[in-house]
Amino acid sequence: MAQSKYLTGDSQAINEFIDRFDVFLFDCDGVLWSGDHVFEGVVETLELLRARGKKTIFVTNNSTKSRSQYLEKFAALGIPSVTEEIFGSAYSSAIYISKILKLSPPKNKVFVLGEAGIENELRTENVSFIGGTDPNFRRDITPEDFKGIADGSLLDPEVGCVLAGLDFHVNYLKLSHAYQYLRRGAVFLATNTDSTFPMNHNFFPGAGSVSFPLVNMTGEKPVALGKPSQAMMDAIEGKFQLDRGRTCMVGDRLDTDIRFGIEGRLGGTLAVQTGVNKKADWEAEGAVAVPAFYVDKLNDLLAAAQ
Ligand SMILES: O=C(O)COP(=O)(O)O
Ligand SMILES: [Mg+2]
Repeated sequence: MAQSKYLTGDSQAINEFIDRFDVFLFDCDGVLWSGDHVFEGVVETLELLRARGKKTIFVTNNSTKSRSQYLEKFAALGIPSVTEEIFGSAYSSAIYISKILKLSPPKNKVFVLGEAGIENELRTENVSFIGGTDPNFRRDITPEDFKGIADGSLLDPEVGCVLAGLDFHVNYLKLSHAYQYLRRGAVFLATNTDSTFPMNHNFFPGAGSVSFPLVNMTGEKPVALGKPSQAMMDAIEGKFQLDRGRTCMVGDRLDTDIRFGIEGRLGGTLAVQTGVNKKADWEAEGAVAVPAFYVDKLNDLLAAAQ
């Protein structure tokens, strides 16, 4: 079984680790913060890497915020960044729909299960959509809804795609609309399929648990545009002209972040234990991915400066 090298407390190993890479792709939830609680020493760690000429790119599966909304969060949490460094699954999905999928009229509208982050990125890419944060969908289903969804009179004939992400207001009405669009042949996409979402040092339903009812009903899995999708890695490589061998993925989830780095043939992966997965998970028989390196928490890298 592949071994993972523990770096915490070993300043020489940490310096050698940092020197192997020019670019660090950072996952956000569970690595930089839990909700709005930034982990200790994250800002200083990013500053240390940048002072050594390393490029830092933030790659998040959380589609509830657009890049500009994330920039506001970074600023509010005291993490210096620029929009260009932020690559979220809402952005990745909007680019995929506008540049790769290229929905053709009259079925070029997207039904969104998700929050404003997806809507804002679709708008930026001039992709029309319905659903999302529309208050008309945040209510109980009525007998008129059952009738109108069943006979199609309440469905939008221009919808050709269902895009599912983390939706804090998912309900029976939205799932009923999304299911009917899929039955009518709409393309099934997901910003990401994370099963759980790390928040306030605990776990909540993730985007994958929002879209799973549709998987269960259709027997079809969505094309996921977040990690570990290599469509996202290819987009990042293209945008930043990465040398994959000199790039490291830093994450807290084996099945998204570490898989993303390994399958993307990056020079290395670093797992932190402040989010979803711990050492026992990648040492378990049949682990989905094994990080090349690991630390207890991101600011353990500050030992490099000692
Ligand atoms: O939104 C999620 O479930 C996880 O987001 P992350 O990729 O920043 O950890
Ligand atoms: Mg994470």
